[in-house]
Amino acid sequence: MNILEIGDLSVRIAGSHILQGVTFGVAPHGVTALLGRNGVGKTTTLKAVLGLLPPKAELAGDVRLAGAPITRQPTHRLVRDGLGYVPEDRGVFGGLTVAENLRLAERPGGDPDYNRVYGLFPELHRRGRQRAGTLSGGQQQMLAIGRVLLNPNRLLLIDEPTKGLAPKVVSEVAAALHAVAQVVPMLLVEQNLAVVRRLAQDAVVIANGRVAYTGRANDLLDYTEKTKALLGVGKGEHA
Ligand SMILES: Nc1ncnc2c1ncn2[C@@H]1O[C@H](COP(=O)(O)OP(=O)(O)OP(=O)(O)O)[C@@H](O)[C@H]1O
Repeated sequence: MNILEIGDLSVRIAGSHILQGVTFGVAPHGVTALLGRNGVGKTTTLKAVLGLLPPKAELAGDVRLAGAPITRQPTHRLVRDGLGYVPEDRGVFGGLTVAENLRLAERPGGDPDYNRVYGLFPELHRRGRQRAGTLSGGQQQMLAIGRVLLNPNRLLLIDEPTKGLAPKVVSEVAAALHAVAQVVPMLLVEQNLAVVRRLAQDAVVIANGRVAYTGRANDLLDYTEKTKALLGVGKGEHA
């Protein structure tokens, strides 16, 4: 069974019909890439799942986490139920130290898994007393991912983790995500197709408000014409 099922999801914001019946599933293991041209509604899809759309947005459809309906559940309950979210802007608190950023994610009565976080990202341990605002983009991304991994997750929703990073850092973040994906499934919005190829076994492409492709990521990326038509790029390029 898929860990996440999105059925006929429709979102209207300020009169524009952004998602017009989006349906796809996320496998219970590994990485499912959510792809599409700029502005097609990838972030909107993640936010619709998480209950983070603006108050005036009109939402319809059925979203299920491990079979249980979650549409319109409050975000804090979804997060507590194991939906981990790493937003595109990373959301780290620049004025706080790395350790303080992590401590903020601790939950009352929870059992924060610092061993896992520091095992995956030893640099966060070494830089515990450094202000997060002085970290590099890649280090901030690792902090944002590490913070989510402190608590148990059933699924991670990660939005453009390599955006704006230098190629060497992209490779480090991709390696970290690869390690994370061994333990928790992931729905990943990612424009860098080389990263998609490295990480994702499945891909979903949104175009014109609907799902235009679901299947193996490599099948999509190997078929250059299809990749170009759906994503506006050739093989190995960035979308
Ligand atoms: N709060 C909002 N108010 C008005 N329009 C919005 C809002 N949020 C998103 N949109 C519009 O919805 C469309 C989809 O945006 P979204 O950010 O989901 O796209 P995306 O596929 O994630 O794009 P990108 O690759 O550029 O991040 C865009 O045209 C955007 O301008």
